[in-house]
Amino acid sequence: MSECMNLAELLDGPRSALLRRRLRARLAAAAARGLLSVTLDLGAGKDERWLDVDLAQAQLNWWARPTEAGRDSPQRTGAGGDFRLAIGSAMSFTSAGAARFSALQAAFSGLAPVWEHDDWQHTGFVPAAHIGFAFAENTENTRNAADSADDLPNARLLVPAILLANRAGRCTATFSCAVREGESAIERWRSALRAAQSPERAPERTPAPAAAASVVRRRSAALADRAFLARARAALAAIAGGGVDKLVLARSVYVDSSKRIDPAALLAALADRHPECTIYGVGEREQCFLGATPERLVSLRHGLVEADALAGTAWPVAAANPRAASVLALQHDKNTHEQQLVVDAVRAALLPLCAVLASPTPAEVLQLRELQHLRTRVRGHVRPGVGLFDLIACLHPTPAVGGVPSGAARHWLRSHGDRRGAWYSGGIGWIDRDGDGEAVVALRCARIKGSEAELFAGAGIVAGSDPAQEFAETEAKMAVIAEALRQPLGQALRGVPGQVSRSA
Ligand SMILES: C=C(O[C@H]1C=CC=C(C(=O)O)[C@@H]1O)C(=O)O
Repeated sequence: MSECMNLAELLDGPRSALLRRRLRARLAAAAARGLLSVTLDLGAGKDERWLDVDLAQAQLNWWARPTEAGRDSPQRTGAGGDFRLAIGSAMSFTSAGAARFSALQAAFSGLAPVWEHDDWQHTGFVPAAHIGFAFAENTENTRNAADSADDLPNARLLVPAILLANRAGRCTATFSCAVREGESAIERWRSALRAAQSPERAPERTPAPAAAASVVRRRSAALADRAFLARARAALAAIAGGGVDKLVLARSVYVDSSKRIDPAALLAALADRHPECTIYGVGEREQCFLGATPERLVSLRHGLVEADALAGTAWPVAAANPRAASVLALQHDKNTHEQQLVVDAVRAALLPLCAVLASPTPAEVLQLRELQHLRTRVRGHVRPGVGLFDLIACLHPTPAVGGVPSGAARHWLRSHGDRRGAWYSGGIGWIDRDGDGEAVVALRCARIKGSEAELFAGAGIVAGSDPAQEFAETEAKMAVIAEALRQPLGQALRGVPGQVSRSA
């Protein structure tokens, strides 16, 4: 861990001169209204997760796939994982409303042809833009094109000023700027790196001993809990009435810590505890939206599209043989029906965009640290001209986070006070300069602000659901963050999952 890089020093000395030379060489030939990215090879062998930063800052985005094999990395070093830290913005587009994804697709299509890349050391890294969007498109009460989801824009495509990556042990730094900015970008990059580097942190943050003294308490939410149970009963009535087949209900819970919560320490804990998930953190105006999700919405690579249909949840309840008990629970008709609805909707959404759509894989049990889900993968080859945002527009929201049928479910949720903070159950991902990329569903997450965390979770209601059981399921999902909060803070999170506290 002592090998971790000091971000503030990344552009001191020879690297800065090198970057200036590369910029000079490329700027002359680049389109005046274009974007230029230069990648520097930072070498192999570093155990670098890029977490030595304060993530409650504007426009810091962190992403990790701890177990990714690094399939795109031409020089594997044996180490696994894909870790990225995006700092600042070279260019960004925001949108809201029903056409938000087509607006971002158009923005990307305009940008890609004028996005120059200098990879003079042949790292193979392709510069990429960060994607994020809220669950709802906010057509109602839209104030402006970037209508916010609690400080985050409704949908955003952001080319970071600096993108630090560690893929399969090979580290690169990609610096991007608008061509018109010219060499002055170097000073801006240098200050962005200095600002991002957390002054008081030890590299690769381990829990700070002082944090062990803090106490985390859950705020009382008896009314909100009752409201969730009432909505679940109303959802069952709507399903029985025949208007909808499935509705995913969301809720949130607030916890307060006696000390400031460190988002980077929390992300480190999530990456350690959930290596099979995608761990993400989005810093924005002294807040951080973060989580560890098991669900990929869609990936597009060289024309090959893959989407997950994830649904049905089980978690250990009995002490005797908890894992066996939860697998059995997962095979209940209610769970298989709930998941089949997602498979059917994902296939139907992809069909018009694909030249070939393979049969879905058989449903498998996805075993996470505590939770289990049923997962099916749907794969196909897209038609020429279909881009990542086109796929997102057709797939989101899948019935894993919305309902079936989609339009009626969304209408029902809106009219029954469904409120989803930040980007919970929206998406987070990347699109690279070639148009390849992916988005995950932003689940198992929280918004961190100072010493406060708002934890989000939802559960799918179908015929036969038991409201109390669905409430317990949301508790089990929130435990992903609650337990990780406990780890870096080194103390018990009182009254938070594991146990189900119900007030009906
Ligand atoms: C909506 C959530 O999970 C979805 C993903 C997997 C299983 C789910 C379920 O069993 O209800 C949900 O559809 C959440 O974690 O907040």
